[in-house]
Amino acid sequence: MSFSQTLWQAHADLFESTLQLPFNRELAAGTLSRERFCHYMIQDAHYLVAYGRALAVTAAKADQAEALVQFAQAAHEAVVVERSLHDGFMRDFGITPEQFARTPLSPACQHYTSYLLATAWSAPFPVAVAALLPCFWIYAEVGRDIQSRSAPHNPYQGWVDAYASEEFHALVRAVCATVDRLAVDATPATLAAMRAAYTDAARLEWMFWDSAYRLADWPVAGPR
Ligand SMILES: Cc1ncc(CO)c(N)n1
Repeated sequence: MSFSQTLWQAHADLFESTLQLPFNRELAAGTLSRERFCHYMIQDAHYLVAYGRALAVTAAKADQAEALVQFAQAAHEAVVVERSLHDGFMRDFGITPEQFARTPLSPACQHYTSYLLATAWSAPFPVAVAALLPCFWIYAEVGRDIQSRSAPHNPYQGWVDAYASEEFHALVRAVCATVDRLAVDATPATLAAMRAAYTDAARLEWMFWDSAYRLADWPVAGPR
């Protein structure tokens, strides 16, 4: 079995629990409240910029020209292609650019983005890539799962279709292939660090949806 497949299998329960989150069940049923979806959309738009930076830093650490292009393109995709999906939803759901700009990152969003950026800056290339893999893979699989049971006329269908798309799944397969290539030459210590990074990021994915469902904010206000 490939290294990426062993990672997926080791996290099967966590993935199942991600699918069962109220956010994802209600997203599939089309019953998720507009307020929760908007909270998520704003946080995810913040997330994508930091994620794009983490991808670009990881690109700069690549061991080969092909891998450099792979992650530089992924940074471009995250910021330009995915953000345009979010911009479209923000327009449709009446979120103004000012409202977006004045909404700070939630604790879960700040935790996840800080983790990805710190790992990209400080960890060796294989570990930085392993930390980024759940962002791709979990979204692609959640997208397909929801698409298979999505309600007709689901107001969130565009979101589901983007992540269930063949284009997005092709990106996931390419990142898995890079992880598997890097795992072949990795020391046992590096493999353990790759596994731990995958676990951290997969748990933070879970927390990101959970936080949006709870409309989580900071427990104390700072100056505005
Ligand atoms: C939190 C999060 N993880 C992954 C993706 C997929 O790029 C996303 N849009 N948001």
